[in-house]
Amino acid sequence: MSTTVETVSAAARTAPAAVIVAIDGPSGTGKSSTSKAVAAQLGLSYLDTGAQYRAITWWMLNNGVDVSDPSEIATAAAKPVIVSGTDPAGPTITVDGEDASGPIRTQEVTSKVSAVSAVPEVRTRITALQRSIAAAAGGGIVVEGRDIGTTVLPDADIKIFLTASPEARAARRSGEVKGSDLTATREALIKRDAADSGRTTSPLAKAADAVEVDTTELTLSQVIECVVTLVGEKRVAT
Ligand SMILES: Nc1ncnc2c1ncn2[C@@H]1O[C@H](COP(=O)(O)OP(=O)(O)OP(=O)(O)O)[C@@H](O)[C@H]1O
Ligand SMILES: Nc1ccn([C@H]2C[C@H](O)[C@@H](COP(=O)(O)O)O2)c(=O)n1
Repeated sequence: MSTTVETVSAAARTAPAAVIVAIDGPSGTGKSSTSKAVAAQLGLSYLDTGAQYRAITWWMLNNGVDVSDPSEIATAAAKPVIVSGTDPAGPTITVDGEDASGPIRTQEVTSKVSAVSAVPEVRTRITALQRSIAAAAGGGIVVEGRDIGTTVLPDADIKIFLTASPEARAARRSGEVKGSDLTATREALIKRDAADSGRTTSPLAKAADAVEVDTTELTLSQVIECVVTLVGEKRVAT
């Protein structure tokens, strides 16, 4: 009996405490790449909340919902079953049991996701899902999105807000697609950020207690190192 207690106490002394990391910022600032790498390095789970908003948008487009009508979106918001896998080495997302990881990245979904994610009934549903996933991640989790530090997990242990110039973000995104138009990519990013920042419910915003990291002049490795260091400092301090 005493051996068990001592073993548990020793484990509690050596295992790092579960940590909740919130990473927010506009599109193309490096949230997904950074969050996945930080989670993998620190042995944490990883949640891409943008993928969930994309998934519900994809389902609506496939199920005849008029996504220009907020009341139709609100009525349908509770219907799809969205399941997120949180392994940073291979995050997954399914909708009604179907793998949605590819289709949610199409241009059609990207152009409609801001309108769908602005509807309060959608946000209430997806926020509850995100909180339940974070609560179930026993060893800690990195959650990335637009409103994680402000709304979804306001008590997160550490909050990071990534930024980068529109030019840097457009260049990064254009680099992913051969032959893409840099100016059009930049305009599309700016338009989506304006919609995400301007909505009434839970807009894209930096939490008052978030650390802002401007990634414009940093390599991805430098950003990852910076965030790993910030999380480490926080763990030592608490
Ligand atoms: N610091 C960096 N320097 C250069 N390229 C980067 C940097 N950070 C990310 N990238 C690249 O930029 C692209 C966008 O990154 P990522 O998808 O992580 O951004 P994001 O903020 O999650 O975007 P979104 O919100 O639109 O999903 C990727 O191709 C990624 O490899
Ligand atoms: N916490 C979040 C995450 C994402 N969204 C919306 C707004 C984005 O334009 C869209 C897609 O996100 P991405 O895949 O580009 O990260 O989803 C949001 O409203 N709140």
